[in-house]
Amino acid sequence: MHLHDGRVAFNGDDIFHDLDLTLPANSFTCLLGPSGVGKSTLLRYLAGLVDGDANGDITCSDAKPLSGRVAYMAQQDLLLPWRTVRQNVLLGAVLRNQRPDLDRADALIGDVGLSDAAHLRPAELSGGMKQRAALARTLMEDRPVVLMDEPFSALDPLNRMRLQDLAARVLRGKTVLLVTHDPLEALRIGDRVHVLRGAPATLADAIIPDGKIPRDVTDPDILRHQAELLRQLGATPAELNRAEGAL
Ligand SMILES: Nc1ncnc2c1ncn2[C@@H]1O[C@H](COP(=O)(O)OP(=O)(O)OP(=O)(O)O)[C@@H](O)[C@H]1O
Repeated sequence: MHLHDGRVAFNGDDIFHDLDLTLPANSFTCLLGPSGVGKSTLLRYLAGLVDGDANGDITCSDAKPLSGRVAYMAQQDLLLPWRTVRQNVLLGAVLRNQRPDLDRADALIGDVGLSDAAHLRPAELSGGMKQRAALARTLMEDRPVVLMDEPFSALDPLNRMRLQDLAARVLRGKTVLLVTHDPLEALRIGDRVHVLRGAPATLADAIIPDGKIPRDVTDPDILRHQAELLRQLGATPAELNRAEGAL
């Protein structure tokens, strides 16, 4: 999928313009950037959900239109409060009047560790449980393009690692763009990692780490990439030294 000359403005201010981004088919791209730079806006723009002044060309390598082929997981979980976890996971199929694949739904609910909570409604869940339910719903959609906005941000470190692995496994073969604030998360599961920075925002060239996913984040090459990402994110030499010392 290729975005050419993308532009979004709110109230006359460009968040980005002339933005080009290629998401190669069958690959997992991660997007980092300082808070407020426009990462969610870019994701929402690609999902066709931006409510500002937006233009640009989005083309797919198979020349088919993008509409109807995108699964989008927002920063807010957007679970329907009156439906249980299981009913939320099945929502897409129900809305499309399709027979839902109950076994797949239950397997995914199990994979995200919510089998015992499948009958609960969102108000009865913790923030991390809601995020896991939203992830299961996104993975259930089985769309060729998957856009996820900080999907693991509310999780404890162990669940975060488990669900990174799950997402990397279930989404293999799809075109994925994942927004995160964590350079090591991006380097653990991303085929390509971009930093969005500045105002209007621009994209730095992708970092393409070697090695099989999920990668070992103690690997010296990964730590070298982390330092480069922190530098692109605006870390000073002293902050880079401190980050290295903390590892
Ligand atoms: N609907 C909107 N109307 C007006 N301004 C908006 C709207 N949505 C986003 N913005 C502005 O666009 C800018 C980028 O916001 P965005 O949410 O894309 O940033 P982000 O990089 O995802 O931030 P974070 O990492 O904190 O989630 C911000 O200045 C925000 O205030």
